[in-house]
Amino acid sequence: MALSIGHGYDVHAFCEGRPLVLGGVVVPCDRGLAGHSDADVVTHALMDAVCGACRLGDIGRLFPDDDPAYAGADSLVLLSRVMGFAREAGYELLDCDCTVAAQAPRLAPHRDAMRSAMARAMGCDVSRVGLKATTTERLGFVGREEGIEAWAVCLMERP
Ligand SMILES: Nc1ccn([C@@H]2O[C@H](COP(=O)(O)O)[C@@H](O)[C@H]2O)c(=O)n1
Ligand SMILES: C[C@@]1(CO)OP(=O)(O)OP(=O)(O)OC[C@H]1O
Repeated sequence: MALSIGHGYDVHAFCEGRPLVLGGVVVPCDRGLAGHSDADVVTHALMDAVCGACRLGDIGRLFPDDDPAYAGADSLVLLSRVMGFAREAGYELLDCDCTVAAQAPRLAPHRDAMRSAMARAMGCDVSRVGLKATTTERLGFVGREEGIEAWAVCLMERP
């Protein structure tokens, strides 16, 4: 049995007129995030972590951001496709954990809904998906509420 770890990071800027989608959940907010897809920065970080562990490249390689097929794409659908590629390559998810840095809005009330949504997309039990939120104490671009960033790690097993 071989274990492999993956790490992912993503950032998206706030913009007007879009829903704020994080971990597959629409979080009430007066702004959303800019992007070619739904700009779900948490799910993007998690996808890149899985890509890293399974040596699949990265999400830009799998889902190019100049491909009209991904305009407004639901990132949970992409996450489920990434897990499909991972399973085809012989990997299974053991555990993953995400951190999202957002000065606002408050995300703790949505934590379990995000964990459930991402777990459903990955075809695993919610107990395998961790998620934490933090502010950056008003420091940097996150602290100035210009954008949101997220990190994820995952542990994959190849029997
Ligand atoms: N967007 C956020 C940021 C943080 N939280 C919760 O608040 C706790 C304290 O955050 P600090 O940045 O002050 O350390 C954090 O552990 C989260 O539980 C949140 O819900 N939404
Ligand atoms: C998933 C994709 C698809 O366009 O989403 P984007 O919204 O472009 O987000 P980004 O994290 O900049 O790049 C990843 C892309 O592959």
